[in-house]
Amino acid sequence: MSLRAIQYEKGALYILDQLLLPAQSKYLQVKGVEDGWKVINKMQVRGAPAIAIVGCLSLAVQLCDEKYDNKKELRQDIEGKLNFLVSSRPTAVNMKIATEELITLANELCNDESVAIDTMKARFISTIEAMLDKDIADNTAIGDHGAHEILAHFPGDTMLRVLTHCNTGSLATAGYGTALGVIRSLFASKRLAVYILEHVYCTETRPYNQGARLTAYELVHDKIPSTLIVDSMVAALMKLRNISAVVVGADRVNNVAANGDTANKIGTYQIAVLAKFHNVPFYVAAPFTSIDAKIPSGDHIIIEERPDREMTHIGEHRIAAKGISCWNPAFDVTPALLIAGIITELGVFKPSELAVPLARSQNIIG
Ligand SMILES: CSC[C@@H](O)[C@@H](O)C(=O)COP(=O)(O)O
Repeated sequence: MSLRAIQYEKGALYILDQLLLPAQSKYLQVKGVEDGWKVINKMQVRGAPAIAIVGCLSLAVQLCDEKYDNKKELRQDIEGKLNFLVSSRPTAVNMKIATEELITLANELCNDESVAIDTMKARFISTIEAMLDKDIADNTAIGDHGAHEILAHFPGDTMLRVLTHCNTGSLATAGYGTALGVIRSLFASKRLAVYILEHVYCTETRPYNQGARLTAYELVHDKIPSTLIVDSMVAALMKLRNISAVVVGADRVNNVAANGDTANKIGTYQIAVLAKFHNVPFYVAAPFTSIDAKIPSGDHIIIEERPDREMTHIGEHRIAAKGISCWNPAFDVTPALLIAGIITELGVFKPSELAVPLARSQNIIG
């Protein structure tokens, strides 16, 4: 059975509380945008695609119960609530892009005189609901493109050892995952009837431990041969364990002026530097909903800073000396020149080649 971080049916949204994993699997009800904002901000749900989907679904469930006098009032409420949700976490771009698309839709439906208020509401909600299936389809395509790319890079009977960072799997998306989707597709791949993914290494991903708690949980769940390392072991791993490739996710891939700098979980940048030094191809797997065509370079990406407590404590237990100050940026930016390829639902592209497929993806969506 596949893991499901998001459970939704019309009017009812539940999320798996990721603060409790892997010790407990407990679902929380999200009754509207206030709850949506809180579960995203507290990281009970996290991962760029899951943030956008849960944020938008929290609006969908709230709209089911709300009554409006006219379409203009509905449109204004939608816009206000979406902008509020964008403020929950600043780095991942998916919620912001979804907001822009949904506000455009709300405007179109509002201005179309042939559309009645109930129809406007129903069409708006069904557009949000469609995000779930689209995300799973995108992730499956990302998985297959990524596996194909990596297999082409290692022809013959080479067995593959792949490193990943943070959690990009079913728990970070509607299902299957991005970088972890590539790993799932590689795990299913055979050459001459022999499975070729020998081993996956996942980093612990301090300070929030998405790797140790969530990725390890998904790898064990899927019975993928895998080993946990702490973040500071990556250089040693690359020197001693013959790593074939690194695959990570993205919170925001910048794509103005053919840039391709990528924000992802803190620690990604140092892994990319180490991969360059050890000649290991470093891939970013991300849907086009993570690509930001509006900022000029990675330097303009707002990096979220999280509370000190995530560093000083594990659960209720303090591990850092009292009185020490902390710096806790949740993400860093990997320069495009360190990235071998960006694995998307439309194929694998060099960071400098994203503009054309980005326009194509927008036509598909729009
Ligand atoms: C498919 S998830 C992609 C990224 O969002 C992921 O790599 C990541 O950095 C998640 O960070 P998080 O702080 O756990 O939300």
